Amino acid sequence: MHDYQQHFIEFAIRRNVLRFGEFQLKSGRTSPYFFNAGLFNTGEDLLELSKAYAAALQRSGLDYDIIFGPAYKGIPLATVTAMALASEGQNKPFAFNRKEKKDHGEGGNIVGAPLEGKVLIVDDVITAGTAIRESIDLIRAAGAEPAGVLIALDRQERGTGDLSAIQEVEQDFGLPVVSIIQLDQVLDYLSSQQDFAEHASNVAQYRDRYGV
Ligand SMILES: O=P(O)(O)OC[C@H]1O[C@H](OP(=O)(O)OP(=O)(O)O)[C@H](O)[C@@H]1O
Ligand SMILES: O=C(O)c1cc(=O)[nH]c(=O)[nH]1
Repeated sequence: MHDYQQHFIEFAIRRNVLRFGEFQLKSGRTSPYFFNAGLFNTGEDLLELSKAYAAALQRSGLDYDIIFGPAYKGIPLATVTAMALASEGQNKPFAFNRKEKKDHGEGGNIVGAPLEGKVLIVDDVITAGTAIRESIDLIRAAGAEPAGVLIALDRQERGTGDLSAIQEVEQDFGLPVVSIIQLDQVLDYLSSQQDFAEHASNVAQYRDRYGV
């Protein structure tokens, strides 16, 4: 594990974004841990978070024209990532969707720059891949092409079949997925901390059951 990944895990635990207990996921699975990016909820948090996203993106060398944040939590994530990139001299357009279509004023369900060219999807986590598939549909419907996915945490879980949700996205759509951290690194970290021994064991059991 790299230093920046350990720092990111400690940052997420400190801000209660990464929590342990019993959580119901969108996929219906019950998970002993949860990553709630909505709790990065101060300007300072967002500044640190945006730098972590921008650094992961730059390390990946991924090529894209525009940044897209899926509603809702992807919206601030895409916004602050675009700002962090701009502060380092890379000015990219960004857009996001509304979950409900607006039928007055400017109408539609895409806000921001027109979805054109190669689109980078920015979100917090991938579990079963539903949110990413919905984003791919939206991007294609607008006549653009998804170019890759940037997330904070890869939960390394099976998607609809035996592959991980990320492997499915990579295989079905040929899309690279870049994450700041993966569950394996969270597990390594928990296992190295005596105070987290019980969480480490619960997360390891969950990984055995649903992981890849
Ligand atoms: O890979 P999946 O199984 O789709 O799960 C992950 C998605 O679920 C959560 O969003 P959610 O759809 O709950 O919406 P929110 O951003 O409005 O909280 C999360 O922010 C991801 O987008
Ligand atoms: O699968 C989900 O619903 C999910 C998992 C997680 O860790 N965080 C989140 O916001 N959603």
